[in-house]
Amino acid sequence: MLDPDKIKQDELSVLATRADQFAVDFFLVGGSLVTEYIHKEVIATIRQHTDIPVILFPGNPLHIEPSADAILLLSLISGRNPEFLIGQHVIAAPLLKRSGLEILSTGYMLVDSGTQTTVSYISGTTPLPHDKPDVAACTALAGEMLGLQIMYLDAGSGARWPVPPAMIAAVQAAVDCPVLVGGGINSGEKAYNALKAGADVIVIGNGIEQNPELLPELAAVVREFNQSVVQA
Ligand SMILES: CC(C)=CCC/C(C)=C/CC/C(C)=C/CC/C(C)=C/COP(=O)(O)OP(=O)(O)O
Ligand SMILES: O=P(O)(O)OC[C@@H](O)CO
Ligand SMILES: [Mg+2]
Repeated sequence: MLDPDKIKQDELSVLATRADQFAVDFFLVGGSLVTEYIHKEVIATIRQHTDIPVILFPGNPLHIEPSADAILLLSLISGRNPEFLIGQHVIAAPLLKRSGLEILSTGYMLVDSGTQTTVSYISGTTPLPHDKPDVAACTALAGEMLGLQIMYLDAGSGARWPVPPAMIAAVQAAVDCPVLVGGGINSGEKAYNALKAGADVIVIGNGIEQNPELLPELAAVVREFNQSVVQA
């Protein structure tokens, strides 16, 4: 995940060049609050170096950029704020229709991670309690029944604790759609734990921002995990 406010163009070029080698599947571009509106430039730089798809991860409709490949159209189903469940989407719908972006409707679930996150503050919503996997599973199930195509469990950017494995496993067991997991995954061990619990995709932001050498380490973890699944 790339935050347009945090990534410098020269660092981005290096990262985009290394991404192919380290089997990155997607770039997510976005943030809750974006102050530098440089999504277009960030996407153009990525495209100079790689064909890896770029997916928008928006905090609000100002973050829609048609040069991306797709958008996670998040509905914040862990919360009870109608603005982030459907309100912003009504505003965004005509822009999205015109943009030609592939729409990936996503049940976005914030999970308590020991500290208040930017998303929880901005959205004015309470995250799911981290020790209530059954509540997360029912939330995901309801989201899937309503037609959402992806579930995203997020402990929040820079989370102190990542999403607990028991919660990932409960959500994976409850739904048939892909499960994305992110927030606070900043080591090979945490990445492995999330994959083993049932994450289909892991999202990494701060970890690689702060230590680019985490990228090869995570690539090795993902490769080994995938091989173990194929062999089993
Ligand atoms: C309908 C459209 C196009 C947008 C609204 C989409 C919704 C409902 C968003 C849910 C609430 C929200 C503010 C989500 C932002 C998710 C996100 C991109 C998080 C990335 O982490 P940051 O919160 O930026 O972390 P930092 O504080 O570390 O920058
Ligand atoms: O920055 P990190 O902690 O990796 O989190 C990434 C993403 O899940 C945040 O929405
Ligand atoms: Mg951010």
